[in-house]
Amino acid sequence: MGVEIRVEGLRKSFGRQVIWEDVSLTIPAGEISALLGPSGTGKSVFLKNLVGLLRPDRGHIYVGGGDVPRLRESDLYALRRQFGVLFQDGALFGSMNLYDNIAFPLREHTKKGEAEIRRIVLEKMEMVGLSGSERKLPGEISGGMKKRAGLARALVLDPEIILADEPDSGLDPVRTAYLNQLFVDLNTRLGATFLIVTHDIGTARVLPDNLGLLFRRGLVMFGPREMVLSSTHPAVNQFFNARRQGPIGMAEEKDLAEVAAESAPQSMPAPIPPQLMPSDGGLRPAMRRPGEWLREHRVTPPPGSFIDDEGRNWLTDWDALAAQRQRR
Ligand SMILES: Nc1ncnc2c1ncn2[C@@H]1O[C@H](COP(=O)(O)OP(=O)(O)OP(=O)(O)O)[C@@H](O)[C@H]1O
Repeated sequence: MGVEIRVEGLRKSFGRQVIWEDVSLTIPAGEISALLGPSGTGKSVFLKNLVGLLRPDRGHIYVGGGDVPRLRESDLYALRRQFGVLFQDGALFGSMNLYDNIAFPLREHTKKGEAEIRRIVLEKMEMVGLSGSERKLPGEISGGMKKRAGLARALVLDPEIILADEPDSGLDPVRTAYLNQLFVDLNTRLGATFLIVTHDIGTARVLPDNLGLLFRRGLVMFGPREMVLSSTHPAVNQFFNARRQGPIGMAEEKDLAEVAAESAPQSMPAPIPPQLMPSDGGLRPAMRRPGEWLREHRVTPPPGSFIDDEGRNWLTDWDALAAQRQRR
């Protein structure tokens, strides 16, 4: 039911370019986490370190007992089978139809027969809503379908951990909403650990259990969604509320004089929206009670938080809402 990833003191550079100095965080098992940050802060590099495609200068990445940077090539191969990775463009082979693309990891990494492969491929295609598109070539389908095909391929080896690098890039808002719902439903069904890199603030605000921000060669914050979205930390507040005022500038970092000269005072965090729920009407095992982190830490939510589209307040109406969903 999902595997925890524990990162300690990670540093990565390319020549004289330091990407980050000292990244430490624990990505909880079975939960959905999202990692954000301005362009070039090393989000993709971070994912590649997790699966051992890049090696850090120093630090540890503990996954299921092993320390990824210190694994031998053969152990790394076994470790990678625990991961399902969705690359930015879906990384599909253009000359293969969707069926063969999705079957590829099974043919490469297992000794399963074609009947078994067929069962798995059709099951995963059904999960991501691609039934009937088996014979289509990647060039014949939309961007959203490519992402879903890439996701189906990432799922065929039943991974404990799913990494997705900007799965929503280039998608329209409606397709992004469908993809986010798919992540919620897959997490409910599979219980795998999800780490999603995204630039989409809308996604970051409603999808994950945990949020992180990379900036200034480090991890500024990582923790429960409620902690990050209620934070008044200047960079966190600026980024997750998509504001111009704050330390993040066009070329990554503003200088101090520029920040001091800003006329607008720092604003309050925006209301925290309710989290996405599974579409089958049930509850997600990893989901925490709304407002739990805020209450535990005596933080007052920004006004208007946790009100859903139907006008219900999840802080006051949660027991009734949860009971209703549990009865289904
Ligand atoms: N293999 C590599 N060799 C040298 N430099 C690299 C390599 N991979 C990444 N970089 C550099 O590391 C920095 C971070 O890159 P990365 O792609 O991780 O950023 P990112 O945060 O994912 O950006 P974006 O949001 O724009 O996708 C960039 O400056 C990039 O040029």
